Amino acid sequence: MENTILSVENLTVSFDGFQAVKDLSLSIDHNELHVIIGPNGAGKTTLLDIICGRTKPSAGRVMFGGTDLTKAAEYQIVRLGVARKFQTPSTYEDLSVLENLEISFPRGRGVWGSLFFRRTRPVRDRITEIANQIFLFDELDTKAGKLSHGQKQWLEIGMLLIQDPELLLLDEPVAGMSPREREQTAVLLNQISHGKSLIVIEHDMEFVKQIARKVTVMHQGALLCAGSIEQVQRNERVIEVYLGA
Ligand SMILES: Nc1ncnc2c1ncn2[C@@H]1O[C@H](COP(=O)(O)OP(=O)(O)OP(=O)(O)O)[C@@H](O)[C@H]1O
Repeated sequence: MENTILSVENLTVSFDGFQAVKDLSLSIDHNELHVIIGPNGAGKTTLLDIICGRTKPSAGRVMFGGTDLTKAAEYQIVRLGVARKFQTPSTYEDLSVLENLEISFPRGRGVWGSLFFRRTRPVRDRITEIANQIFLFDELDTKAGKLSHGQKQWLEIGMLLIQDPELLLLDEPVAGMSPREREQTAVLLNQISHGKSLIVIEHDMEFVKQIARKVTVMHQGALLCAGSIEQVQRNERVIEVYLGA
């Protein structure tokens, strides 16, 4: 328990009587890279929506540190250290990579933050460090709109990293990426997990094999099985409902 950063406890989410998530429990450790897979409509995105405060459950709780996130507002959850990346990149196309990272810097935010924001040495150092990590150091002056789809995804991950969250939630981060970009993303996510926890929703099994240490399989809103990628791949119910092999 001591090493747990997030625990989802008996979570149920209903939309007009339809249960999108049913009595789901799972826990995430510090520095864990946890992948969630499952067929369409399994409830994966709804789970992330609950964790980041977008949707409220009908039962259960989500403990992060000592806080029940289901009782907190979205902005409070961000401040507590939970960062969410959606499937479609949401970078500022007319701004450079540098500027995108700069406005994501915690003190660069908001009217007052922006007015008094200075590109000080620590800010520059942090941006350089993140740009290197996300493979975009050579593109610092490039407008985000000119980046490839994959590079935009990395930039968005960088914009989250600069806020130094404890837990990152990523929804299909390699969708639409080239094979080379997928490999680099696997390296990036593994690197991030030295110091932060990640929950990644993914459909691409080859990518899952590259990154996952622990996999949770969801089906029709419920937990079908959890374990290592090998354990999950051997599970007969998983083969039946998901892999179809
Ligand atoms: N706001 C909503 N109102 C009604 N039903 C919803 C709502 N959000 C999700 N659902 C339903 O809940 C179920 C779970 O959806 P969810 O998007 O969480 O699945 P998923 O596992 O992420 O699927 P996919 O892989 O296709 O993204 C689906 O049947 C979906 O239609």
